[in-house]
Amino acid sequence: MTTPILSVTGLHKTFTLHATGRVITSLDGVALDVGPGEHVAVAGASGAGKSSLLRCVYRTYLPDAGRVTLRTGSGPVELTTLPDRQLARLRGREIGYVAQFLAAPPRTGPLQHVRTAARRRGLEADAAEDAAVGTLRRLGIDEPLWAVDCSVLSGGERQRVNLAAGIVSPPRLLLLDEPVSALDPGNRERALAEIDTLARREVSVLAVYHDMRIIRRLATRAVVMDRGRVLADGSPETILAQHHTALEEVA
Ligand SMILES: Nc1ncnc2c1ncn2[C@@H]1O[C@H](COP(=O)(O)OP(=O)(O)OP(=O)(O)O)[C@@H](O)[C@H]1O
Repeated sequence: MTTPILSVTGLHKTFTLHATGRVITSLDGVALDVGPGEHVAVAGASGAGKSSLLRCVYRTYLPDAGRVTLRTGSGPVELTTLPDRQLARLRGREIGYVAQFLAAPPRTGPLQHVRTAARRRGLEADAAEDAAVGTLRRLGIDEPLWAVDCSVLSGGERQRVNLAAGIVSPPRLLLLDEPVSALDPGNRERALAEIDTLARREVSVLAVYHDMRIIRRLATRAVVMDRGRVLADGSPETILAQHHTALEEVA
């Protein structure tokens, strides 16, 4: 078997609610691999731990236990214990994360936001500008919006700007959390077509989707999560056939 780009083993994450002291387990021993060029879709009911998994991989959340190993261009790196400065460097060419919501700095327009992402991935200024313009155009963000403050954009526009920043000059591993959930059919189709090109660019993807049609169309493997655990992991056809009812109910 080819060496995975990402290996997750024994991942645990709990939260203690300060008001009540109640402990919530969001990840309960998750193990998962993503191979080179694979597009692994994560499905499951609300609260199953899908976003927590992505956040622990990107280390927005620090897991309580477990290992997250990323195979970078210069060898394997253990992300859970990596010093912050080295982690910040990896969050350019090696690993990217498209969260559910756009978090652009104040007074930043779409072009600036996407251009900055391209610069972080190592593109020179002119190339970053070209890449940002091309990506925004392909995702249907028209020129009059490029300098508008991101905070005034519609929900769907914000989601496309967020996706544009994630896929512009994409990293080796891209984490996508429900990247098209707020889009109308036309823009959704554009966005899915862009996500589909990632495989041809040898980008590995770990993505959360609620829509089974998207999993059928894009994923090379599917994982079902339930109450912080991986319930099933296999080919999308097999997984969707076996878990069809449960997954369609939560879609
Ligand atoms: N920062 C946090 N503080 C407290 N609890 C949290 C936090 N983040 C996640 N949780 C809890 O962990 C559990 C898993 O949440 P998570 O967001 O990972 O689920 P999900 O499968 O992505 O759900 P959805 O499909 O609704 O986005 C939930 O019970 C959630 O309330």
